[in-house]
Amino acid sequence: MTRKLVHVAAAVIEDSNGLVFLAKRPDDKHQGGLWEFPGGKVEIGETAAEALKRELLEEIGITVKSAKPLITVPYHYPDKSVLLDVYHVSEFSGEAWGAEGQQTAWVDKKDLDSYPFPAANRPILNAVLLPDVLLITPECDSLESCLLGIKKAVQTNKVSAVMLRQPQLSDMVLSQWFQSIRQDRIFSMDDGKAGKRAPLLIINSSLELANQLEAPAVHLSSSRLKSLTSRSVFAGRWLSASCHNQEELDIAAQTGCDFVTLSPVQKTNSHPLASPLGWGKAADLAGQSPLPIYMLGGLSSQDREQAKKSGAQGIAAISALWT
Ligand SMILES: Nc1nc2c([nH]c(=O)n2[C@@H]2O[C@H](COP(=O)(O)OP(=O)(O)OP(=O)(O)O)[C@@H](O)[C@H]2O)c(=O)[nH]1
Ligand SMILES: [Mg+2]
Repeated sequence: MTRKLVHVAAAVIEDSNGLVFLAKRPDDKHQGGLWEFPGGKVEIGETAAEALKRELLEEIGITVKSAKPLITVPYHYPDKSVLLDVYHVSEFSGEAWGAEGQQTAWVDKKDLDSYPFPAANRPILNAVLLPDVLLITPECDSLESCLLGIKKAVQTNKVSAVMLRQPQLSDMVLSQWFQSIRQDRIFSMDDGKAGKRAPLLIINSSLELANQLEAPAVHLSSSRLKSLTSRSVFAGRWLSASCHNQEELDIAAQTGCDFVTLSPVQKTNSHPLASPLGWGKAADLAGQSPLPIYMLGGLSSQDREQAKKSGAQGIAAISALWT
């Protein structure tokens, strides 16, 4: 089935306290009665950014000062196919309100899950909660050096998601390392500062091991992704996977992954034989996937903006984030 995608511009509007603005869709509209990120259809002759500006003024009375691309989500409802072009808006003037009579709310990010949204919105909610830089640990000689490196990265590089990847270890030793690292103070809940959340600790392992450890997040290699039969065995927790091409991205979306890495974008010392996708191909692939994507391979924090312009959530890196 190839049905024309209805191009929609929508905004995750965030105020200075980190609250996000939602509106309720009128009952008589498509996906009526559910909550939404304000926005609407891109009209002929308009760019998505122009449509966003117009819709936000019409629907909620604010003037957008700057809008940054967050995620694009192609989604097929039984009765309609949409391409949601979602921006992050934190600079605007005016006071947001329901200018079309719709119910509205400013919501804490951690409470977003309790609002019913259209099914297409799942990846947007994930994109809102995930950071834009993901550290993948290099292979470490000892638990001590691994933990020290993680702490340094979190403190100096403002990394707030860490993937523990130690393919040289047995499952038994990996479990011990994971449990020690998880217990460290940097992974315990907030340190008292407003809005500061503990970094997300992701284990790169089998799903079975992640389940045994009750890990909050697991990252699967592409071969593990391909043999995954059901998302529900890891229900309620973060599931991600390594992808290198369209086929793997499709599998990740179909199986219900929350996000993925896409690699290698550039030439990288950790996988010297892999031929890089380059930004153009990586952006093409990102545009067709509904999921938040971390670009990976020869990248550093400086590539964050380029990655976002290419439709990604941000970047993942090993050496560039490890001091
Ligand atoms: N604005 C918005 N639309 C969404 C979201 N999620 C989602 O699936 N959609 C779908 O995207 C389409 C957006 O259309 P819309 O109804 O907002 O369009 P509009 O403002 O131009 O309204 P109109 O049709 O009354 O002119 C709808 O089919 C809606 O169900 C969301 O978070 N925000
Ligand atoms: Mg609308």
